[in-house]
Formats: sequence, C-alpha cells, structure tokens
Amino acid sequence: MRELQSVMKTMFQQKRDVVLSILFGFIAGIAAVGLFAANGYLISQAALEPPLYVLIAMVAVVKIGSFIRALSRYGERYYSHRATFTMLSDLRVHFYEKLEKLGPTLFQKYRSGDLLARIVGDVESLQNFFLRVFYPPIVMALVFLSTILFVSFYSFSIVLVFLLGLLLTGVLIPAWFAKKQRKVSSRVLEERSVLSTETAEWFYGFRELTIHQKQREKHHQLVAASERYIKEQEREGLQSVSYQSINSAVTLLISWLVIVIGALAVSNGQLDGIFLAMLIMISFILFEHAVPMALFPIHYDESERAASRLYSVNKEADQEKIEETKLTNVSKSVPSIEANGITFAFPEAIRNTLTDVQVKIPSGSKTAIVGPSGSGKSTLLKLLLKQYESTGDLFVNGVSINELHQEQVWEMTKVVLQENHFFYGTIKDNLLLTNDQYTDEDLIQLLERVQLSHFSLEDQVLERGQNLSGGEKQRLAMARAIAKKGHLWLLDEPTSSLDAWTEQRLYEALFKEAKDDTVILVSHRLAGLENMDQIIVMENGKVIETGSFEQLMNNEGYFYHLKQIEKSVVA
Ligand SMILES: Nc1ncnc2c1ncn2[C@@H]1O[C@H](COP(=O)(O)OP(=O)(O)OP(=O)(O)O)[C@@H](O)[C@H]1O
Repeated sequence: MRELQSVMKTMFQQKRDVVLSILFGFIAGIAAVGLFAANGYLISQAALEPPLYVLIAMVAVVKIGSFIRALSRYGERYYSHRATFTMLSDLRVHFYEKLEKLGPTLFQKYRSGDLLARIVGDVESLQNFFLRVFYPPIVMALVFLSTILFVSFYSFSIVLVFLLGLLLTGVLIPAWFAKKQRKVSSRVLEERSVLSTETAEWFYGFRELTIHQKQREKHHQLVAASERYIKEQEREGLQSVSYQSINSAVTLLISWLVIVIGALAVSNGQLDGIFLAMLIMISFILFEHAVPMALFPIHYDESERAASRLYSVNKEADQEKIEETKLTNVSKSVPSIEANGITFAFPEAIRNTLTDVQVKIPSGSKTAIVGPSGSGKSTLLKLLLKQYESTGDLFVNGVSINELHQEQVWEMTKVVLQENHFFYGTIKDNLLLTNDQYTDEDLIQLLERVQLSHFSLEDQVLERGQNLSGGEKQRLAMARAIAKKGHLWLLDEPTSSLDAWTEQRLYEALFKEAKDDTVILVSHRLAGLENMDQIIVMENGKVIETGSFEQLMNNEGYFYHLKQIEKSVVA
C-alpha cells in the first residue's frame, strides 16, 4: 500500500489532468444519464401526442445531451491518458536513475533478462492504476449519487433497486471475480518472466549453444515457454471477458427489476406512468459505469504488486546511506584497507565463501593475494567493491565500508576484473569510457604503455570485444584502468592471457603508474611477486599466511610449497 502511495504521489504531479479527467468523466456520465432520461420521457410524451414544439424542444435537449456526452468523453480520455503517460514517463526516469547506481549489484542478485522484463512489465502494469483503479470509481460514485438523488424525487423503491445494483455490480461481483482472477494473473506473470529469461539466455549463449549443438533443444524450450505464456494469456483474457458478461447480465436483471417495480408503483398510483420509461432508460445507462468495476480489483492487485516489486528494487538504492562528510577523507587520499573477521556467504549458498578473514593493507602498499582456484580471492575484491555485504568490519581509510556509498568506492578504484566488457564502437570510444578528458595524443601514449601500439584509435571493436584476443582485451582493460582516476588498484588476474614477456612489460608500466597508489593484485602465478610489499595466501576462504616474499619463503609454509610446485612444473 505504501508503494501505491508513492505511485499516487507521482500521479498527483499531474494534478490538473487528474482533476480534469474526473470532471469530464462526471460530465460525460451525467450527460449520458440525462440523455437516456430525456429519451425515455420523450417516448412517453410522444405517445400522448403533445404539441409539436414540446417534441422539438425535447429532441433538441437530447441532441445537446449527446453532443455534451461525446465532447466530455473525449476530454476525459484525453486528460486521463495524458496523466497516465506522463506518470509512466516520470516513473521510468525515476527508476532508471535509481537503478543506474545499483546496476552491478542488482544484476548479480537477479538474472538480467528477468529483472529487465520485470521492471518494464511492472511499469507498464501501472498504466492501469490511474486509468482503471483510481479515477473510474470516483466518477462512478459521483454519477451514481447524483442519479440516485434525482430518482429519489420519483420513486424510493427504485432508489433501493439502484443501490442493490450498485452493491452487486460495483462491489460483490468484482470481489468474487478478483479472487478467481488472482491465480491466473500470477501464472501469466510467472510465464512471462520464464520466457524473457529464456530469450535472454538464448541471445547471450548463442555461440556456445551453436558450438555444443544445443540450438535445437534450446529452441524447443523457448517455443514451449512462449506457448505456455500465450496459453496463460488466453486463459486470462477468456476469464475477464466472461466476468464482464456476467456483470452485464446482472445489470440487465436490475433493469428488469426496475420495470417490474416501476410497473407495480404505477398501478398502485405511487408513480406517474409518464416517468416509467425514463426510469427504465436511466437504469440501462447507469450500470454502464459499473461494468469496468468488474476488473477493478484485478487492476488494483496488479498495480499494488507491480508497485511493491518496483519499489523493492528501489529500496536497495535508498538503503545505501551516503555520508557526504566522509567523501573527501576517503576518496582523495591514497586508501588503506583493513578487514577484521570478514565472513561471507553468497546468497542461497550453503557454505561460507570467506571465513574470519583478517587483512591489513597500508596506504600506498603493493599487495598480492594468491591461492588455489576457488579460495575466495575474487570474492574479497567484490566485497571491497561493495557488491555484497559481509559480516565483520571492512575499513577503507579507517571508515567502515558500510558508511560509504557504492559510488564513492568506485570513484576511488581502478579495476581490472577477470572478465571486462567492451562496447561496440572504436578503441577510442572504449578508452574514453573512463576518462573523456584524454586527448588523442594521450590515448595513443596509453596504448603504447600497455603494449597495444599496433592498434589505432579508430580501429573497430565489435560487440563485447569479439574481435579482440583475450590478451588484447586484458591490455585494453588495463589501459582503461590507467586512464581512470583513483588511487586504489584492484586487479583480478589482469595478465592471465598474456605471454611472459608482455606480462612483464605491462607490470612495469603498471607499477610505474601506481608508484604511490595502493595496489591489490589477485594472481594465480607466483612469479614476479618478489617486489610486492605483502603477499596474502588464501585457501578455502581463509587467510593462511601473510608476509613479504622473503618472509614466506623463509617460513617454508604453504606459499613456499606452492612455489616449489610451480618451479617443478616450469622446469
Ligand atoms: N556469484 C556467486 N554465487 C555463488 N557462489 C559464488 C559466486 N561467485 C563465486 N562463488 C563461489 O565462491 C567461491 C570463491 O570464488 P572466487 O571467485 O572468490 O574464487 P577465486 O579464489 O577468485 O578463484 P579463481 O582463482 O578461480 O578466480 C567459489 O567456490 C565459487 O564457486
């Protein structure tokens, strides 16, 4: 409910359109009732052969009524749709701005196809909130009350019939429909989410599916998901049409009751017969306003669910409290890192990935983290990038990372991950991503520093860097890291695809660049670690040794043995 209030707040930014939709809706409703009432009265009067001018005057009233009805209906549609589309556009911008900051975290938590489909679908579902949930009941109530007031001058029993009709078609039947429809709607949402995830997997995994000859199988799964989705949609459509028919049948029964009760009142002398046709005609039109109420609870539910799902993603953005005062301290100086008792498990994982990790990385130092595959090295970097939250204390320059906004952390770091994304465009476009202040000359120098001088700035990069080799991608990622501002280097196997010669050149360039900065280098290889200030050895999510290269070799512990194994393999 709180989430719907937020949607309403966005909606009321279009106050004028909201009020005009209700006003025009009310005028259209009352004009329709007046039109039908005048028609009924005209039919009765015509039977009594009144003077011609009376008939002409009444026909003129009917004409004017229909004219007013058409115009105000147009006004209602115009303003209600304008309010809705402006509200949707405001919501999209609002969510995009929030999600932009949370991108990496969210895409790890949710499957990307699923998340995008959810957000697009949920924002679209909210178009029904104003059009079918918010203002139609207000218009219906206003038209009903005004009509009932008018009818009460003629027959109290018909007022009671109208109230009964309102209760049935406006409240009881919609509530019953809603209960039945809820199940079907949730199945439609589920199938839509499965289909969009399958589609996203199909696109992203196209190459692997082709190589492993699984295209046909995946294609069948996709078609099956699509068919299930269509079937659920058909079922939903069929149910809502049948509900509307039942509601219409009930409104016809009410009109029939008005005929019976009105005829009795005329025969008892309680009602002048000339008004009977008018009251019957009113009953025909009045319940037209109650027909959309059949779908009110469904749209209400759908809007509430959509809003709460949207805002649940949004909440994660709000939970990130920014302490502006700490921004300067943390981002402008060369960071030191301290981790005390860090324990972490990935969401839904059974085991801890990190257990009681203690690490001290002084400002400006060069640290290597080594250890077997799966020992938790990359995970530690992810925590430093604030992609996940852990238990224990993690300090950056003495400030708890919990008190920092993710953006502050990213602002101070230069990152090369195991997999780096490259955008369709040129080498220059991809380099300018991190620092658009660089001139062409700067960029050419940058390429030389990372051993990519064979590239020109205008060379094409295909989608996701498909036309670059693994080593070229790593060097380009390193160039981007050098170009980016910041004093904390987080490097996760940045040279794993490079030959030893290029690797050495690259490290030379890197350490020259990062002379005064804090560097954390995750590496499988143990060669070249002699110059690091500190080596942290991890195994099974725990830090098992820490020290300089010399200390660790003298200790003859785990690192020493790894080094012996590496030597024997190389020899
Ligand atoms: N997103 C994730 N969800 C669940 N488990 C994960 C996730 N990412 C990594 N893990 C698990 O956490 C453990 C540590 O992974 P991590 O990538 O930190 O290891 P690593 O030491 O960097 O390995 P490598 O040297 O192979 O890159 C592994 O068992 C891995 O399966």
